[in-house]
Amino acid sequence: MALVRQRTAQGSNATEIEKKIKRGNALRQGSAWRWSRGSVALLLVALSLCGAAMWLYVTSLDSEVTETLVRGSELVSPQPRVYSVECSEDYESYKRYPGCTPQKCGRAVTDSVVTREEAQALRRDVRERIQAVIAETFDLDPAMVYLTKPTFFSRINSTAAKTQHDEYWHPHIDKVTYGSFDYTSLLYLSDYGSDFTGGRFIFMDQNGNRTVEPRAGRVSFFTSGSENLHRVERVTWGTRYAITVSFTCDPAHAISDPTLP
Ligand SMILES: O=C(O)CCC(=O)C(=O)O
Ligand SMILES: [Fe+2]
Repeated sequence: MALVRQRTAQGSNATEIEKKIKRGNALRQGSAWRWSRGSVALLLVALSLCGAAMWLYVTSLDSEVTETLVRGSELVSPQPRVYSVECSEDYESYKRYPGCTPQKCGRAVTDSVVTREEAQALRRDVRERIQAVIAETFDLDPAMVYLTKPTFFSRINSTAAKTQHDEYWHPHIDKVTYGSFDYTSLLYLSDYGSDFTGGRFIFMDQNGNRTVEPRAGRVSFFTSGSENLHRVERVTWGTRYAITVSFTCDPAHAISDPTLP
């Protein structure tokens, strides 16, 4: 009897042990599964962080912007936002025209001169309105400011440049590049960020790069001397439309209204 009991006891001990082993295995399997799920989640988080860091790096590569003067998402209205800069000496090598030659230099942006709808429809009187806001901002006699050439429509995408003129991304001074310019204005017809990426306008100041983000209907204007050295970031995606409307103080360089499409 005693022997039988012992055997039974030994038998039940064995089942207990088996159960424990099974439970242990199940626990180990469970924790291995949890561990692998955890590491997959961690890997995904790390990958998305890497992706975000790379995106930030790539978007910052081209411009090294140190300050955004006007964000694409902002609305500058009703008054232009004006940033004054000291006038360069560039104008001294040209004939001075009182009431026009820049004495007050700077750059300014407004979203209230042209509405988004008008920008898309391109009304003919846009030029007069831009001329009026330039004259008002820089204390000029509007009758002394003349439209000059080149005043042009630009369409930029990420395809390779065919001629040197297509290389819009080089830093330049409009007065040096175009000669007759005293005031440059840009009317943007598409939105940075949603219609295209890259393509921000950059003022390259000695102490940093300041950008104006294009937005349909936005007019950005500035005195054309070396106080406003600038460039356009390369467009990385989409199509960027803008019109450069330029003004001169020299009646000899005046042109009549271009026919806008
Ligand atoms: O399209 C722009 O934002 C600037 C173009 C420009 O710099 C120019 O036309 O001289
Ligand atoms: Fe320019």
